[in-house]
This record gives sequence, C-alpha cells and structure tokens, in this order.
Amino acid sequence: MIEIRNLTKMYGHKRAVNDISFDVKDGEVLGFLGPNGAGKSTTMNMITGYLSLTSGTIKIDGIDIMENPKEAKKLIGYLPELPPLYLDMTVKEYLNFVYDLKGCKLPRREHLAEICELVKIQDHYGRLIKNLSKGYRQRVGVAQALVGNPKVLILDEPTVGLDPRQIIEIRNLIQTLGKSHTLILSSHILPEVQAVCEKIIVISKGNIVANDTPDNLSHNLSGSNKFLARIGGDFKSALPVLRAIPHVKFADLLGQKEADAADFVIESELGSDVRRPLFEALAGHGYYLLGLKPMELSLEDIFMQLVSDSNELRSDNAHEEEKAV
Ligand SMILES: Nc1ncnc2c1ncn2[C@@H]1O[C@H](COP(=O)(O)OP(=O)(O)OP(=O)(O)O)[C@@H](O)[C@H]1O
Repeated sequence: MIEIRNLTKMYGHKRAVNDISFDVKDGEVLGFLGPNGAGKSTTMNMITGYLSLTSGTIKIDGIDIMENPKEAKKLIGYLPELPPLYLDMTVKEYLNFVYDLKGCKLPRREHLAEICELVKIQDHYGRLIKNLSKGYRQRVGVAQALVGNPKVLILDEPTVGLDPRQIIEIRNLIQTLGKSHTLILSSHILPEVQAVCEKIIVISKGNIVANDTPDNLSHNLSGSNKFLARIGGDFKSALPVLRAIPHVKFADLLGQKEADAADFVIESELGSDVRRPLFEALAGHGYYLLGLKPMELSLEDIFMQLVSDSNELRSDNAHEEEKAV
C-alpha cells in the first residue's frame, strides 16, 4: 500500500532523512519509532505530501505522491503532531469544514455521524473545540483524519500530552482503526508501539536501524534464547544437569524463591529449542520443572542498543571521512 524508495530530505546542509526505503502492506499497522530529532515527523510529512522530497519516491497504492499529489493525498488521513484544530468552531462546524476542504463526496450527514460514533465524540458534536479536554480534542483530530474514508492513516505522536486514562482510550481507538486501515503510528513511546503494531521500523539520525516484528526484534537481538526456570526438589545439585543438556550454553542459579525450589537462568544457542530436553533431563534426575518463561530483551533494551549502535557506526564513519579528508 505504501512504497518508499531511497527517500532523502535535506534542510540546507542538514540531512534529516538519509536514503531510507520501506514498504507498508495493505492493512498493516506499522510503528515508526525513534528518539527526538530522528526524522520521524519529516518522513511523515513527506509521505503525506506536506513536505517536498529532496530525492527518492513515495507511492501510495501505486500513486506517486510527487507526480499525482491530489490523488495520492485522497488515500491518506493524517493526524499531525499538532492537530490542525480551529478552537472557536464546534466539532460539527469543524468536521463539516474539513468535509468541504477535502471535497468529500460521501453522504455528508451519515458519513460524519459514522466517524463521530467510531471515535466516540457524538455527545460533544455541538460543543466548541476549545471547551473540550485534550483527550477529546485528540479524538476530533482523529475524526478529521477519517473524513473521506482514506485507506491509509498516519498518526504522528497521537498520545503526547495526554493523561494516562486518555492515553489508554486513544490507544484503544488506534487498535480499532488498525483493523480497517493501513496505519503508520509514529511514536517515541515503546509500550505504545508494542501494544498496537505488527511491525516496527526504528529510525535514528535519519537512518533505518531496524525493520522487523516486535517479537523478532527482541529475539534476534538477544542473540540467544534465554529462559527463567523454577526448579523444585533438591535443586542444589541441579546445575550440572542443566549444563549437560545439549545446546545449553549457559546456566546459573538466580536465587531461592520458595522453600524447596529455586530460579535458574538458562541460555541456549540461537535456533535450538531446549525446552523438551530440559524437561526430560530434570524429570530423569528427580527434579520438578515448576515454571519456565522466556527472558527476552525488552523493546526498551533493544531500542537503546539500536540507537547507540547507530551512533557508534556514525562516529566510525565520521572518523573514516575525517581520515579521507
Ligand atoms: N524546518 C526545518 N529546518 C531545519 N531543520 C529541521 C527542520 N525540521 C526538522 N529539522 C531537523 O531535522 C531533524 C529531524 O527532525 P524531525 O522533526 O523529523 O524529527 P522527529 O523524529 O520527528 O523528532 P520529534 O520527535 O522531536 O518531533 C532534526 O535534527 C530537526 O532539528
């Protein structure tokens, strides 16, 4: 649905987005993640046609945003970081205004009523936007993005500045919208992306440093399979048993959590599944496997690792460039 090739944006001499390429499939919910200043908003603004490209191409459903901006923009609903609301309008006036602005051809009353029901603002339809809470204003921002029934929704930091309850409500709304749209969610809040996205792209200093599912990111970067096992019985001599299991590369005692049980960390080689041999070995030696859970890296850990790796890479390149000069 979205095809991005070799996209670059320069602000004068500053390279804000550096030769990035990625696809978003029809119906996919993509998290676009990165620290402040990474180039997220710049990328979103280029995809939505608000900002010109320095080089590269962006196609929405096969339509080139630069060659045919009007047709491409019809396919996109955009909620920028600062929603373009007119505070002195009522919700009704504002959504009708957006409807006219977009040249929407759908039956006006039914279409707007449907949107208000979906984002749950029907009870505030006649109220001035300036009198609404931040959470409700954000819903109005989402509503304007939905006018015209676009196939693609792009939401830039939709929960920034909201209180915890409002954040949960907007996240639930994003989840609902993700079922019927191709959606890009830009954020620097990891749990948010993890909660709603099937795929994650991490951008740092204008470069893509990861493009994968949340599970794969966590799995691949940890470089091994780590488990936390609670073992019952005479656990004091369990370590040699664990270490003798084929493909276990590390095992150690973490601590005693129950009267006759202890927790062990077990790390196996990547690509091997030691859960069954583990069970058999323990049972064979008279131990009880009381619990087994994966200890994958959190997205938080991964994010820090990716962003710092990309910084190291950049400073290496900078040294190389200095040497070349
Ligand atoms: N109009 C502009 N002129 C010059 N530099 C800009 C302009 N807009 C953004 N930048 C710079 O480009 C880089 C990318 O900015 P961008 O706003 O896309 O990042 P971001 O990932 O969206 O960050 P944030 O989460 O803080 O909004 C930053 O270094 C920023 O300072």
